[in-house]
Amino acid sequence: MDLSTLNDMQRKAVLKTDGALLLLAGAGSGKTRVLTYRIAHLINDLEVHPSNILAITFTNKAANEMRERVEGIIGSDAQNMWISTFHSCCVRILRKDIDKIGYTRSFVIYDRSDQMTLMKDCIKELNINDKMYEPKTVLGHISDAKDKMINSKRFKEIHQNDFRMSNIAKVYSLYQERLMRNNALDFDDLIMKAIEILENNEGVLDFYQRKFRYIMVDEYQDTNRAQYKLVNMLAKRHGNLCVVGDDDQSIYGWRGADIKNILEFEKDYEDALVVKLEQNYRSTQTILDAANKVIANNITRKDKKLWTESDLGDRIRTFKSRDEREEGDFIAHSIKKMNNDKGIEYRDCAILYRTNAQSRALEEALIKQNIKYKIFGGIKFYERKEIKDLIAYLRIIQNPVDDISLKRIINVPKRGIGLRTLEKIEDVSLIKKESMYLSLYDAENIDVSTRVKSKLREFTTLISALSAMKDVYCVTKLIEKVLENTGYIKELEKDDSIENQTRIENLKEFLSVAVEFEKTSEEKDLETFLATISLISDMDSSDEDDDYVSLMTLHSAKGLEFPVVFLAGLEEGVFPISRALTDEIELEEERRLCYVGITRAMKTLYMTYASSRTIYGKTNYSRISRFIGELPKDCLKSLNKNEPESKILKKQNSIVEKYKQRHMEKDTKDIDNKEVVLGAKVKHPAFGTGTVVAKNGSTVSIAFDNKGIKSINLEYVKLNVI
Ligand SMILES: Nc1ncnc2c1ncn2[C@@H]1O[C@H](COP(=O)(O)OP(=O)(O)OP(=O)(O)O)[C@@H](O)[C@H]1O
Ligand SMILES: [Mg+2]
Repeated sequence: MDLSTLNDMQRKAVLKTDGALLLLAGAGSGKTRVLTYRIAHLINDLEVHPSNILAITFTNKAANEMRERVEGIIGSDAQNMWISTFHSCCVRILRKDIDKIGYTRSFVIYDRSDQMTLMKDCIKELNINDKMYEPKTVLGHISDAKDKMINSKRFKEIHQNDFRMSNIAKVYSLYQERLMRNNALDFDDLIMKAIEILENNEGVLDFYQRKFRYIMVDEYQDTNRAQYKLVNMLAKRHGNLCVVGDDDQSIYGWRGADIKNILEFEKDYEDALVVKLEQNYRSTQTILDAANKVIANNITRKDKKLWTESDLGDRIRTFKSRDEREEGDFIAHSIKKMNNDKGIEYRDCAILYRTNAQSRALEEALIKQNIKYKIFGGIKFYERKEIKDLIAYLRIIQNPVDDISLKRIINVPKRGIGLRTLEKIEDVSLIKKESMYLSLYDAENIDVSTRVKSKLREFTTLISALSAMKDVYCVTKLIEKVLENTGYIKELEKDDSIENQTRIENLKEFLSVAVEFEKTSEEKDLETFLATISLISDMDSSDEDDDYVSLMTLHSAKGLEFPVVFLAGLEEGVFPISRALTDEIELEEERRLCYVGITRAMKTLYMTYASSRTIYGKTNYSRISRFIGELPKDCLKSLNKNEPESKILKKQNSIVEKYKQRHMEKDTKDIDNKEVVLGAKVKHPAFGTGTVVAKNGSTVSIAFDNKGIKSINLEYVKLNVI
């Protein structure tokens, strides 16, 4: 095994395979690389069987990357190895032995919305006031308890003198009972139940303790008590445990991650070797300086040195936009330009943001520029169920013969038209060779009960009423009517789970799409709207090509690296998130998150912020994030006119930017002009819309719809391609 591509300290950590090892080091110093080489060294040089190794990472993406990296070194032998997240590791343990704690192996895992539903039932059943005991809050307490491995019995004992908490204890206990009756586990149970099995079944524990001769945990700073305990138990027999982490990147405090785990490790494993790495191999000097400077503002941290041999590199570009749409356009244009001019591939670029809600404006901008992208840890906007449902309604209204859309929504929300009925309608439509919707008008001929017949009639009345509205109302208004009259929103409001709240927010976001369409499109009818949308959503579900821009939240970006990184939404109240503005501890966690974000970048880093941001139809004006203010001034380059770095912060209070910076406009023009090709439909600021009929260098001839043919020089006029 060639270890010559490691530095001395890294090699030391790779070779120290027996006993305990704590590798503590800053971002990009090669911690994960050490783990990967360690695994390869164990298998290749020490002939350890891959099945004797357990490696734990924080996200599935990180697990896949590690597996790929190991495969790159040792080939397909890596397949037998458990490289997984805590959760998937526990699921494997549970699938094998969960019958030992009263479940069966076919157990299901409840997601957040299932949990909420169950929790509401429990609260109702116990007849306690759900205003005082909000399902979400109660679930939060239970989840905390589970992270600390406190079961419902213990929970009750601990809180016996506290009226409110002992009520929560009752809910906790009923909730667990119900989960068990449904043969279901929630996410936090996965770890807790795995521990329970191991604790109470010596045979099982013995099996895994023997099996896992070598255990490694990446991103150790983000483990909680339960996870620490699990690792500890499994490693007990052989004691070959290697954990790696960086206290500056601890970003899951809100999920019970406990920095004490690092301190305790040195106590639990007295002879642990502690290795520190100080050379960063990932980023340019400028990016590293910026990261170091930002994190130095945190008071509660161990000071660390991190240096690099890399060049200074480019300065960090900041860009202030008017709103989130301009921010998206700027990012998309910049990516396109780098792609055109410098051959930087889409896969080299990542856009990171604080909350999932920020992604839509970014997605739209990328779609407009025809840039492929992939969202990690979230579903693309147009692939979301609620958005697809709504579009299906609009399609049926526009085009009643669309059987596919009809099938999608005829019973959404539930209106008592089941699958059997649907089959019967389909039969009739096949015989009569007409669309299913038309067949519905013949409800008498469909072999269903009178009750169902009247349901079918209600449905056709609903759709035909909405169809009539489409000629009267604008698209936005029509969508509002659809959401209201179909009872779609009402149905979601019935159960106010987090999922449903998100769904409602997404539907409101869709209204913003319609508003935008009406603002920009010449034809404003439903048909054109649907055509526009289907182009977007079609592109959205693009093929399996792997050259795409990565979009994800900062939390999901941990451990990853990209040559070009955009950190978007650097605004007070967005990042740092609003609740951190008044809470020092939260603020420090946000700052660590910023450190994580900055250190994802290898060569080029952009930080963007918007003067105003509309999310869920609400517009907020915000100031530039303090994190930009904390960066060294000589590392920054503002891409806004009249905004040298030193002035950026002074202008924190200026809310609406007067006009777009000129060279940004030039960028836009360069790109747009490339699209002003023969046959393109364009819009001229004075002459309106027209079609390009000839092009000679930067001069084009355009046949305007109302002004005849004119010659336009693209260097002086900005045309919008439509
Ligand atoms: N000795 C080395 N020689 C050359 N490249 C290295 C060396 N060590 C690490 N690298 C490279 O530096 C980059 C960062 O390494 P790695 O991802 O392992 O860092 P990390 O400490 O795990 O970072 P993070 O804290 O962000 O998870 C990778 O591209 C890796 O291949
Ligand atoms: Mg790493």
